[in-house]
Amino acid sequence: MSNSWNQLWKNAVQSGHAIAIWRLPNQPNKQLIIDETGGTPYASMDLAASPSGFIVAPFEGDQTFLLASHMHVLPISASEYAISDSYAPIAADLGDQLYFTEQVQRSIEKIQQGEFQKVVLSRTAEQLFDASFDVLLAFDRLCVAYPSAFVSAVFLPALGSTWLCATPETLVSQDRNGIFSTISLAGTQAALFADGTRMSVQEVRWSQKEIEEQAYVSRYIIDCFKKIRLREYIENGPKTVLAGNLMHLKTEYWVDTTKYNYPGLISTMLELLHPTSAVCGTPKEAAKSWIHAVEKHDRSLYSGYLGPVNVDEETHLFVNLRTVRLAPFAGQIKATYFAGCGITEESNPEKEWLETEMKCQTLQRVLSV
Ligand SMILES: C=C(O[C@H]1C=CC=C(C(=O)O)[C@@H]1O)C(=O)O
Repeated sequence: MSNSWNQLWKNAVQSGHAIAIWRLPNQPNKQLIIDETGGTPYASMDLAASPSGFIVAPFEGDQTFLLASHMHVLPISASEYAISDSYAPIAADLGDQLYFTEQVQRSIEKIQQGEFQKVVLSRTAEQLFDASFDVLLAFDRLCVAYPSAFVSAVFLPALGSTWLCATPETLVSQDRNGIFSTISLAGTQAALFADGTRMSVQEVRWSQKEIEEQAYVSRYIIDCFKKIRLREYIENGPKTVLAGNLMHLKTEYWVDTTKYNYPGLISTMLELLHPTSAVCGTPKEAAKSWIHAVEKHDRSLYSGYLGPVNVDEETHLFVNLRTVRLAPFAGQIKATYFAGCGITEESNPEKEWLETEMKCQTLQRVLSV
């Protein structure tokens, strides 16, 4: 990574400017944007009319930021880093584990009582790094370790923190030919056998629980299409996909907005979809109330969305998963990893805990070496 880029990052953080760098899935180039105003609170969901920039939105609330003015988009070619697998996973906090597994059990009971069908509960794990922690080096390593993920680093002065993510989940996207796409992603398994060898997607077997968990998300997307009477979508899946150290079930949806004359589809779908059943639950409002009742942490940007808007005539917004918040803490940097899991009637609390452990490790294994 070039020194000038490092300098731009340091200057932006010190001067209270907002800054984001990102790398789209399977792309060689990385891009950078600086907003010297610190980012504009963004209310309008008319993405087509939005200036070219980068949007960052939380799980809920109105603190959505658009990084737009004073923009520089710099394509920067990829670097090479060897990613080693030798890292020390964060030791599980037994109190956290007990609390989380109890809440999963209570969620299963609520589902059995018919209060909702699926809920996504999340947790955090913390780690301290030296004050010299290099965000851009971590970003670069994530790009190398997870070529098919959307990788980004964002500093927002209003939050006083930097967020790094390597997410596998597109929320909404529209390319320069007017092709809209979204995905349904849920169901999780380790991508490694117990002896550490990598599994192929063909070797993965899914249980009824995971198939159902993912089907809730697909049904939710199709219900959103139905609400706006859109029938002209193409559906492909579910298929097994590799996402870093994990496998998921994924179904893709496309709409040709030019051919079928849906110019505002991306904004409408963004408003209908977020937060999807992959990060909240079904039905949405009942699941959200349960999340509020049970989760002790503020999700903040975790399970919100972020990505470039109208950059090179394209918009790509991703769900902020496999994410970590980095903030100064007593002369060091505190890393807070966020991870959640979809709970259905068939869930097993211990397995759900282990799933959140594996999700936290997606970033931790790259940041800790
Ligand atoms: C909520 C998360 O993942 C979602 C996306 C894929 C698989 C998921 C699952 O199997 O539970 C979740 O729905 C997370 O990574 O924190």
